[in-house]
Parts: sequence; C-alpha cells; structure tokens
Amino acid sequence: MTVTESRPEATRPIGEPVLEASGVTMRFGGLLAVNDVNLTVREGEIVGLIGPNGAGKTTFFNCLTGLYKPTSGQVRFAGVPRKAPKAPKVKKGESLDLEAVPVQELAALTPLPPKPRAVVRAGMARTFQNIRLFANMTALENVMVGRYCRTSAGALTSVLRGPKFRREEEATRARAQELLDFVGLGKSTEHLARNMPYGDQRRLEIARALATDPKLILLDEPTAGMNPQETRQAMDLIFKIRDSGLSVVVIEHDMRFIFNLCDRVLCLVQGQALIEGTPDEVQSDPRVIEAYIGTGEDDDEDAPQDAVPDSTPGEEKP
Ligand SMILES: Nc1ncnc2c1ncn2[C@@H]1O[C@H](COP(=O)(O)OP(=O)(O)OP(=O)(O)O)[C@@H](O)[C@H]1O
Repeated sequence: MTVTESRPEATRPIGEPVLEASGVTMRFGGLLAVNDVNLTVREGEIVGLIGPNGAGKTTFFNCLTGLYKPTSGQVRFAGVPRKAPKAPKVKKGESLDLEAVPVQELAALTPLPPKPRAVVRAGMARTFQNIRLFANMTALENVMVGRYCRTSAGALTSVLRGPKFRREEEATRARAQELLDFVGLGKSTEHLARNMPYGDQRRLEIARALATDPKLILLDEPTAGMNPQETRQAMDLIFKIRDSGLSVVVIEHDMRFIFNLCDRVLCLVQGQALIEGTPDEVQSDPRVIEAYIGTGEDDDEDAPQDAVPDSTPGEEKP
C-alpha cells in the first residue's frame, strides 16, 4: 500500500550538504539508544525521520542539534565539524597541572555538549515534541525572543534604552511580525500564547525558531495532536519554509504526512538505520511494515498486515 499523493514541486534545486552526521552513537549507561547512524541533509531538502516508539529518533535529533554530545561519531554543520577539543597531554609519571592547561583543552577533560546558543548562531533551529512557548507572553513577544540571538545590544544598551537599542528593537519587532504573517498568524500578534488554539501554538513555535535565521530547521512531531485540517496546513507551511531556501528535518509518526512531505526518509529501528530512501522506497520496504506492526506471528489476528499506521502520536518526554 502507498500513501503518497502528488506534492508541490520545489522552487529551488537541492544543493550542497548542510548537515552531515556520520557514525553517530549514543549510549545511556548500558542502553545503546543510537547505533552508528549516518545522515546527510542538503540545502532545500526535506528529510523525514521515522521509526517505532523508542527507536532512538529523539535521541538522534538531540545529537544533531547539540543537546546531547554523542558517545561517538561526528556531526558537521555547514561544513564545520563539531569535534570535542583535544585532551591535554600528560607525560608518563607526571600528574596534570590544571592551572597550566589551556582553557580550550580543559573542556576535553569534562566533555560537555556544544553550547545551544552557539548551535543556534551557527544556523540550526528546532522545535520540541512538547510545546515550549512562553505561555504568558504574546505571540509577537514569543517570536521576538527567538530573534534576540541575532541582535547585538548588550546589557548596558538595553538598560539605558539608547538609540541603538530602540533601532534594534524596532527591527526585531518588524521581523517578528513578518514571520507571524509568514506562518499565517499575522492577526494573532497580540494574543497570549496560552490562549491560542493548539495548531496555532505549534505554528508560533515554528515562527520563533525561524526568527533565529536558520539554514536548517528540525521539527520534532510538528503535527502531534493536530486535526486533519491543521495537519494539512502544517504540511503547506513546511513546503513554504523549504521554498524559502531552508532545509528541514522532521520526526513524525503520521506516515501519510511524512511520505507526502519528504524528499528522503530515514527509518530507525532499535537505534539503527533500517533503510534510507525516497518515500516510495521506504514505504514499500517490507522491513518497515514489519518494524511497525511485527511479523504477525505473535500478534493479534485482527492487526492490519498490509499497512503502516497512519498516526500514532508518541508519548511526550520531559
Ligand atoms: N535521557 C535518557 N536516559 C536514558 N535512556 C534514555 C534517555 N532518553 C531516551 N532514552 C532511551 O533511549 C531509547 C530511545 O529513545 P528515544 O526517545 O530517542 O526514542 P524515539 O524513537 O524518539 O521514541 P518516541 O517515538 O516514543 O518518541 C529508549 O529506550 C529510551 O527509553
């Protein structure tokens, strides 16, 4: 069975790689959550990440976006490797004089994930499975917050509210309004985030992510909990984002959505890449169907045997 319908042609050709993940592995103690996964995302491409619950999708996403430092493997973004710094050398028989170690090498002693702000500045933005808006701020204010990583006013300029601060604030406000218009929330500028309908809150999150001027946006279950009309609007919005020159990576359980949206799909099962290919290749691979619904041997006789499920929203994580 196929669920692919005709999709709008991209207005730009697919370009150079923006994100290259190679051999990404993530362990949590004894649990191998992601095992040696590779993924390349090119300019103007929409890539889907699918897999049954617990397959490692969110963990892999967190490795790509810098929230987790992978146990091993490398993530290159816009051609720049995000390598752990070199550990300081200690001569045999000598102990380490911490005060003599250069600051950048100290970091290798206690490896930390890359700073999220640095990742955002480099041009990567994301949304989360569970909505993380500032509930008591207006839609416009939420988007303006996303924009502040691109402004230069320091603490003193902000306190004094001088001409430079006012100019930047004006530009930030104008850009935030533009983005609200872009995602279809132009009339909700002054609405408090907490009072907005669910689908609008999800679009607001995307507007806030876009406010950081990303090259790549990663969306974690953008349609979870949406009705069919909101899901259709979300798909149109993602095509529009792609046509504005961005690359998109999206995790979804809704197969119809993924296969109609994406240029390529990677299916993870138990932390490993099962298959990567076009939507047609992935949806017709019997291993994908088996991974979702089992072989049928131990299953309920009534379980569907010829299709992957349309929509099974995942559990929310903290
Ligand atoms: N912080 C963590 N500490 C320990 N184990 C974790 C952590 N995060 C995830 N895991 C485990 O890693 C495995 C992969 O989880 P992950 O959330 O990445 O899967 P997923 O494919 O995103 O699942 P879902 O579709 O349900 O969101 C699971 O077994 C999960 O329990």
